[in-house]
Amino acid sequence: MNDENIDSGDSPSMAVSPDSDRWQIILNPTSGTEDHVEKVRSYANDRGYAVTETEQAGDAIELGKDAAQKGVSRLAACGGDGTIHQVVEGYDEAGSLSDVTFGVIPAGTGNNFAQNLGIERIERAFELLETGERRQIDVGVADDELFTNSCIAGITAKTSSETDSDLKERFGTLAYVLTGIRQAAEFDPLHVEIDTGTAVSGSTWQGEALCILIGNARRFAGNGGQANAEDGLFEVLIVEEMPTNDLLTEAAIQRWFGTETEHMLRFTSDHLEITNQRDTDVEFSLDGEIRAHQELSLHIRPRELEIVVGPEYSPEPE
Ligand SMILES: Nc1ncnc2c1ncn2[C@@H]1O[C@H](COP(=O)(O)OP(=O)(O)OP(=O)(O)O)[C@@H](O)[C@H]1O
Repeated sequence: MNDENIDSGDSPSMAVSPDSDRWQIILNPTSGTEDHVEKVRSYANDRGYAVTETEQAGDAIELGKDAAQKGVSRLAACGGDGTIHQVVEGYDEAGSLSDVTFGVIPAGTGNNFAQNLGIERIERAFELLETGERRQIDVGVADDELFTNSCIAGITAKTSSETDSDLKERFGTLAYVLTGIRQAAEFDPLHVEIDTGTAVSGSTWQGEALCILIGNARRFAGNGGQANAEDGLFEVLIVEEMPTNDLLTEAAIQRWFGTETEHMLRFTSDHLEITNQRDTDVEFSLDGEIRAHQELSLHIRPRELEIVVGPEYSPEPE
């Protein structure tokens, strides 16, 4: 890990500021188009913030832990959804989320979480670190792993992990649609049971699903459908198996226009148990990080994460 202000000792670690109000930034130099590093270092330098770069995949978890152990109280993640995911996860593993204010500097490919917080650009993110409103948002937990934005299984998880980053950069969301359409025809549906426990009465869903989207702060569709990140609930969308032609039409309608359709089941819950009824693992995308589980238990830690938001952020999006 490349630290501009490394402590003496064998293992590289995050610099500790003598001023606990100073922001510490964990920077992924490989996220997005990889052209943000100089800009971020320069903005940080102007403001006296410390920057630590990751050197390999997974480093942001270690740096998040390191920050917690050092008692860092203002910690920003610079990268995409995966970097934010790892920093929050690492901090929580080694410390308490209640001790820290988090910031997000968007430098990823999709930047879904940053967008949901109303933070669109690097420059703006730096302004907001000083002046932005702080909100307490929910954090999702999938088995033992935290997620801030979403947990997805099925076609969309495959799509987001397999969409070529060049394509993502050139065509944005259209790239996901193109990749999704390519995959839809050959996708073997998930045979799952989804149980919401006691939180919602009588709620077990069993069947063949093309995708399961569990949103904490995720925008499910272009025009609305964003989950409320402060209500202590997941917003769940199950897209049932259907003929490919219907799928393409319905997925497009749902995802891009936000309209309900026949094969889409939508509800909220603070707890979910997902079981694959086949003897295999299912791939889940936790904020874009891919994990395999045959069973997954999800719950919410309500309003545990203090985070800086932009003026466009709405706790109750339309
Ligand atoms: N120095 C590094 N070298 C290689 N991989 C890294 C490094 N630092 C972080 N990573 C990995 O990069 C992956 C992707 O990061 P991230 O999600 O932040 O960016 P992105 O995929 O471009 O953006 P988004 O998820 O918003 O589309 C993470 O899984 C992380 O482990």
